[in-house]
Amino acid sequence: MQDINEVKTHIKNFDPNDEILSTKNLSVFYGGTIQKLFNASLQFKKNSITALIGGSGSGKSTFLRSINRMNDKVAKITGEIWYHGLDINKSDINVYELRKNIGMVFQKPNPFPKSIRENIIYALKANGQKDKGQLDQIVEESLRAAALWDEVKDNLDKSALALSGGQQQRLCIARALAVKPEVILLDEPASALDPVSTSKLEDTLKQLRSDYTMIMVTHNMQQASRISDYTAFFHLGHVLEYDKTENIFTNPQGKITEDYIRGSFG
Ligand SMILES: Nc1ncnc2c1ncn2[C@@H]1O[C@H](COP(=O)(O)OP(=O)(O)OP(=O)(O)O)[C@@H](O)[C@H]1O
Repeated sequence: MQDINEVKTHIKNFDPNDEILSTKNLSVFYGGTIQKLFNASLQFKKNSITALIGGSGSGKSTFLRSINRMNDKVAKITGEIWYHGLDINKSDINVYELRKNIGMVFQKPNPFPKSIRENIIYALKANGQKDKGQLDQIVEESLRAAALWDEVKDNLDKSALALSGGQQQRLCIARALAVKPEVILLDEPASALDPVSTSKLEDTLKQLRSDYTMIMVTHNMQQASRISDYTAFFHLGHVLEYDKTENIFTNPQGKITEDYIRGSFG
């Protein structure tokens, strides 16, 4: 095996005007001392989809979860996360407000055991929003954006748990959209879905790209190559390559990346 320190990293840099979010030397230590992410410095371009790929345990979710401060209770996180000129890795950031701007969708669909409508407006109501007309409008807008409206518009007061897995995942995306985030983090959002639902979810994400910036962990190389604009390759907690997706898949710079992509595609 190649020594990680001998592997040259190939990281694309954007014009700062194009970026919406970036990390600088982001490192994560579980239990305070066990380092699992090493100096990840990545820039994310506005209105694009970035795929985070790499083998099991390579640090993809660790990186993703650290961005909206979901690892705070289990790990020490050093380095910087820049969002609108603010280092959001600083402890005095209001994490609740942060997550309205940087939303997250998880691997398994996790709707609340409530109606479809209530799932969408739950956070807004908790935030004091009461105007029924406005809430109804947000329900429709969010479900339309998540490409679920036509399928559920006559059943908004039925339980979200009665939806199929694929519909539940699109509902979770609609729920994330309802608070109007700029960035959506997706941790293997299609891994629990069948191929038809996966394809619908991918279409939804492609449509959302014009308005949102998405960062998505995926084990599915075909999916990464189909829908992402940029791809970052993680290996043993290091980001080894980061570039346009077509460059990563057609002309990877490192042997480790090439082996991983070839193996995973095969
Ligand atoms: N809460 C935690 N406490 C301790 N160690 C953790 C924790 N979460 C993750 N790890 C460890 O950090 C390393 C990276 O895990 P992570 O889940 O980020 O990898 P991944 O690339 O997302 O993997 P996978 O593709 O299998 O989901 C692994 O060794 C994992 O065991």
